[in-house]
Amino acid sequence: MAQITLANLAHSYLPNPSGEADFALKEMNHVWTDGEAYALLGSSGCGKTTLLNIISGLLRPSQGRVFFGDTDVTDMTTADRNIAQVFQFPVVYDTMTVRENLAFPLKNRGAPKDYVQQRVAEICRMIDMEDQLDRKARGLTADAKQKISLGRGMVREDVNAILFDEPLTVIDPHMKWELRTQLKELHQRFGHTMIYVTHDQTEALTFADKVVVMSEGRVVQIGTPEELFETPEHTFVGYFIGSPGMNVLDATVEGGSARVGAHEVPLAGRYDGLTGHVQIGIRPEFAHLSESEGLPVTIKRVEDVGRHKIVRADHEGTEINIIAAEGAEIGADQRRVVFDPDRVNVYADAWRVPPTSMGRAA
Ligand SMILES: Nc1ncnc2c1ncn2[C@@H]1O[C@H](COP(=O)(O)OP(=O)(O)OP(=O)(O)O)[C@@H](O)[C@H]1O
Repeated sequence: MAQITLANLAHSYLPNPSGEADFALKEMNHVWTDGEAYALLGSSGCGKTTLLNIISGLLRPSQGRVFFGDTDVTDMTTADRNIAQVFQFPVVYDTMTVRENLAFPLKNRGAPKDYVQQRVAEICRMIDMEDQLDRKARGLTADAKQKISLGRGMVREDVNAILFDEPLTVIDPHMKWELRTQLKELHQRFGHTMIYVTHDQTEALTFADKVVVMSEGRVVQIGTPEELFETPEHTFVGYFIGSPGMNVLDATVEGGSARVGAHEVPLAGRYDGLTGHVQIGIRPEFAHLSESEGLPVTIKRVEDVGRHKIVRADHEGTEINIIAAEGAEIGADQRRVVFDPDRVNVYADAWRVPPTSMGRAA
């Protein structure tokens, strides 16, 4: 297992890039902790696979270095990096049995027979294929073959890292949930450094200790699921994480309050000297309907989604979503929305600005 360092890393697929726009991966500097599970999350084309391929050695970066621990692996082949990989589609040997497939990475490295047996049994329990151990892989469903691929990825304990590239795409929805939970358990037991690419926020948030949110070739935040929810560092993180995502409103901010059009929105902290495009962000969970206070809104629609209601409202052309309790009555006289002051984040040019001090009177 290894700590992974990305030093001044950037990548352009063009031979002579002339500016930042030519880079599929913009310059980044990160140290990813040994033994943690990271999810690379972002929409299609944001650079997740490019970054994963640089870490695995399938792609050489046009700039910067990659270290596993203290070893510079930038010029090493994938095989020399001592990693395990699980791809979107199954990679199994059809003529081998399930057992032989799972044992293959261990036998290949000359592991003792007893150890191979014990480890294969353990992995087989995890992927729930104990009753199919002696079946040939040929003829198994795509689902079952992908479970073998996952098992093979997990079978070696001595790898530097395990890399997963959207590994649950072909797995049926019920099994997806189960495998995700098992992967997390295995991570907790064995402590491998894991990197998991996905565009599915539920997958990322349930699997990872740290989620690496990417947008347009940039890492916009690395944080625990709680951090991404409570303090999105970029408005993209606010929109992308959450269902529905964070409300974002243009504002002017001075001292302890924001103005949205002609209306005042109280803030918990003070902000001084903001420049650029200033906005406030508030999650729908921390917005409440009111009869008398807050921003005037028109309610467009109320969606009952089981555990709660989503109120879709409009404030002067900007959509504001509000999460209300399951049993809440949404009355015709509730024409205003109030935000919890200590849950309002302030942004300048899309990046979060921390308050200069807390408390409005400071
Ligand atoms: N081999 C390539 N040659 C040229 N451009 C590429 C190549 N591979 C990817 N790109 C471009 O680099 C950018 C990042 O792509 P990448 O595949 O890394 O994104 P992604 O987040 O993994 O997307 P997806 O989820 O769709 O796989 C995109 O604009 C893509 O078109």
